[in-house]
Amino acid sequence: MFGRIALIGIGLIGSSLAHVIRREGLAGHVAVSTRSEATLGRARELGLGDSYTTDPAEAVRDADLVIVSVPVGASGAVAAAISGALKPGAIITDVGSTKRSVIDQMLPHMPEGVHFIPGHPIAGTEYSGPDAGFAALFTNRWCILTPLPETDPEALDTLKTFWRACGSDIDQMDPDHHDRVLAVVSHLPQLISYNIVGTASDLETVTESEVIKYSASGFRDFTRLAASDPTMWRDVCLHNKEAILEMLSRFSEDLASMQRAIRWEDGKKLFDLFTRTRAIRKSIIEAGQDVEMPDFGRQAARGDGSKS
Ligand SMILES: NC(=O)c1ccc[n+]([C@@H]2O[C@H](COP(=O)([O-])OP(=O)(O)OC[C@H]3O[C@@H](n4cnc5c(N)ncnc54)[C@H](O)[C@@H]3O)[C@@H](O)[C@H]2O)c1
Ligand SMILES: O=C(O)C(=O)C[C@]1(C(=O)O)C=C[C@@H](O)C=C1
Repeated sequence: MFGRIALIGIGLIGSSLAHVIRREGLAGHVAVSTRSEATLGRARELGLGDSYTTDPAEAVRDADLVIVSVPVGASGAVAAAISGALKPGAIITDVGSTKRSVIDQMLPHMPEGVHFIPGHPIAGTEYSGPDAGFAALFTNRWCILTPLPETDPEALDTLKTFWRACGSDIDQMDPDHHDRVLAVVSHLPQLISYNIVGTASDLETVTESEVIKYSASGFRDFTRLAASDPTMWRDVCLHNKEAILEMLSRFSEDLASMQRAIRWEDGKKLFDLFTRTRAIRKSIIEAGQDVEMPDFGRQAARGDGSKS
């Protein structure tokens, strides 16, 4: 599909892209660039690309597709560094979890004649770094593109074809709408997880060793998200501030209402809510966004459980 692809940032997302690009034969040459020598060295050991450099401008020279996969707060600095070396006609995209802030940071550095099309694969894990990537990460996951009004339709089609070749389904969205949707489906759950794990570790009446010993309960599902990369999530919070604050405020209101229902023993209210949320889980499974297996399939994976 492309003569040369430049991957700027080679953590979970960058390295997963490297694997799928190789598997699908999507580029003649993959140039890998990242900030630290240590990460770059590890990417080289893993054979993720064809050339390696800590200078992002060197990586993007002659590239037909540039994919920026760095924490969202670093997007502006990366755009400034590559700006002068971009090839006319190149497609520049990103994978950042927030979109308005990335556009505000990167767009001013984009020279005439290149195609800047922001994007976000809704696919990830709690692991980070170049060892974390795998080719199947994007399979059957959504990738949201947030093209700008002036985006060239042909370049947009090319980027869509690329993501489809990576296994993704494509949706298009306005960047501000993207940030509100992701604030509720991704950023809020993450913050609830950080908060609940923090609360449990601060308790005085229950010891930390008891929390860990009996964690194979509801708590465990929050700890997976709470183990995610602190830099990435700090940046998401700071760069989607308004939408996150709005969702947190809605969440706090609803939590207070639940607190009140428990205090006044309003069983009907609790039962109705729990029935509604159970139906949402069912819809998620029907939409193919998760598997219909007890405990997310963990017991089956250990070989001691079945679907029924
Ligand atoms: N992890 C997820 O679940 C997930 C999913 C979708 C999108 N994203 C987004 O993808 C991006 C990358 O996330 P990740 O999970 O791959 O993170 P990661 O921590 O695994 O990797 C980040 C990479 O960026 C590099 N980097 C950091 N600052 C840099 C800079 N200033 N210049 C050049 N390189 C720099 C790091 O060395 C590393 O190679 C983030 O914007 C994140 O919001 C993450
Ligand atoms: O499953 C996870 O570990 C994730 O949180 C991945 C997840 C998500 O919320 O779905 C996290 C942030 C991204 O921007 C995209 C994907």
